Amino acid sequence: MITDDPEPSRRGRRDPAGSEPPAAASIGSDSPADVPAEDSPDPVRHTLGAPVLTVRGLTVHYETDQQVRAVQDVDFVLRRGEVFGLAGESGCGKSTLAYALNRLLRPPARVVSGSVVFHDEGGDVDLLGLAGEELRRFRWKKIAMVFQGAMNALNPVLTVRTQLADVLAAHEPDMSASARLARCAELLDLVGVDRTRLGSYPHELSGGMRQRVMIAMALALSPDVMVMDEPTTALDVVVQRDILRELSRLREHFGFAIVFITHDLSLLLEISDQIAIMYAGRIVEQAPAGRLLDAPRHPYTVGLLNSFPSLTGPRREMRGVPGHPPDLAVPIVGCSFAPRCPYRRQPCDEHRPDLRRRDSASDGIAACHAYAEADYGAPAPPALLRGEFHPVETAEVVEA
Ligand SMILES: Nc1ncnc2c1ncn2[C@@H]1O[C@H](COP(=O)(O)OP(=O)(O)OP(=O)(O)O)[C@@H](O)[C@H]1O
Repeated sequence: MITDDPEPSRRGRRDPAGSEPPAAASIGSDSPADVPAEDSPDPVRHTLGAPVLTVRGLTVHYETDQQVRAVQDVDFVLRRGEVFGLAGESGCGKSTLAYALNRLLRPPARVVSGSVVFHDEGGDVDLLGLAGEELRRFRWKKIAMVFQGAMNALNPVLTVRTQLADVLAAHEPDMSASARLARCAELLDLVGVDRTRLGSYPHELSGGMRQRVMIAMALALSPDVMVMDEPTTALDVVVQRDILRELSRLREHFGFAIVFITHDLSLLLEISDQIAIMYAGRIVEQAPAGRLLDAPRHPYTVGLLNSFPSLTGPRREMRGVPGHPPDLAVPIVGCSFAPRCPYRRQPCDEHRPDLRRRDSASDGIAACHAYAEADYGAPAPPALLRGEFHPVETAEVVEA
């Protein structure tokens, strides 16, 4: 649930840089040959379209001898052409959410409640209600997924050509063999792998090439949405950057939207339009990437931002977020982040904070009592508004 704005006095305390709407760039025709070869100077700048996916109240548990509350009451809207970044520490529920979006969860996982609606051209489709052939047709054609470590998911005894052609044969049975072959070559062109590699086996390709082939497979049926779960984590930084640049170019050209999942918030800040921060199964803050960087409002986001160096901003002391995330098999009372939070006060231990609007309607949402004066019983700590995770005045604030 999202509640009202914080009071006007809180608004606009920080530099609004990054809050401008993105500049327009057109999305071209569907011909792969039209994809521009140059790198985009700013991959985030493009026009966002209408909603393509709406997630409401999504709750997923793992029902073992314990009940693991992996995803709790998650809401978000993904727009056509948008990169929606999802960040959070290991175990916070990111992969579970990704699998739920693609209907790939298996027992003991269970979707307890919520909805995932795909806004198709012909009307809305309730993804959680699809089954059998309908689901098979929908998956990969409308929503494709690139998994964590997917580059190791290629079949070692089949050539790249066979694996790409199999995807096309399964979903486009009427396509002729020669058209399929031509499409396989186009797909490799698209992801920047030489088409002579069609005859290669996975072990003959580098890690980066294998991951590009996986992206080519996900692109094969021109999906509207790509869910990418840590797609570049296993690659070295240079290869990672190359692939992200390629992905950004393809996204600009074809207009698909991406849910990009990673623990690497610095990477998300570069490529995302919107960023959601997950903690203990819930989204605790969401904002346009520039605003999240300039004006984080949730102390956990502040802690994550303080965990890596800024290339452009002022020098700051790098410190991680002390402590550990909670055990999701144990019911949480109050704010799940409270035990690690320098701004913790009494209400934090008793009531879970609702997601509230941040500085303005377009600025995003955050779930933190300290940011909501009425809950906190005191004005928001200035250090929190300055984006400090280890504020000198913490002790006074907490005792006030
Ligand atoms: N098969 C399972 N059975 C029971 N609990 C599970 C299972 N899979 C995941 N979990 C638990 O669900 C919670 C969320 O896990 P998930 O893998 O979605 O998190 P994550 O943020 O993607 O982590 P990572 O970045 O390490 O992949 C964790 O507490 C995890 O231990």
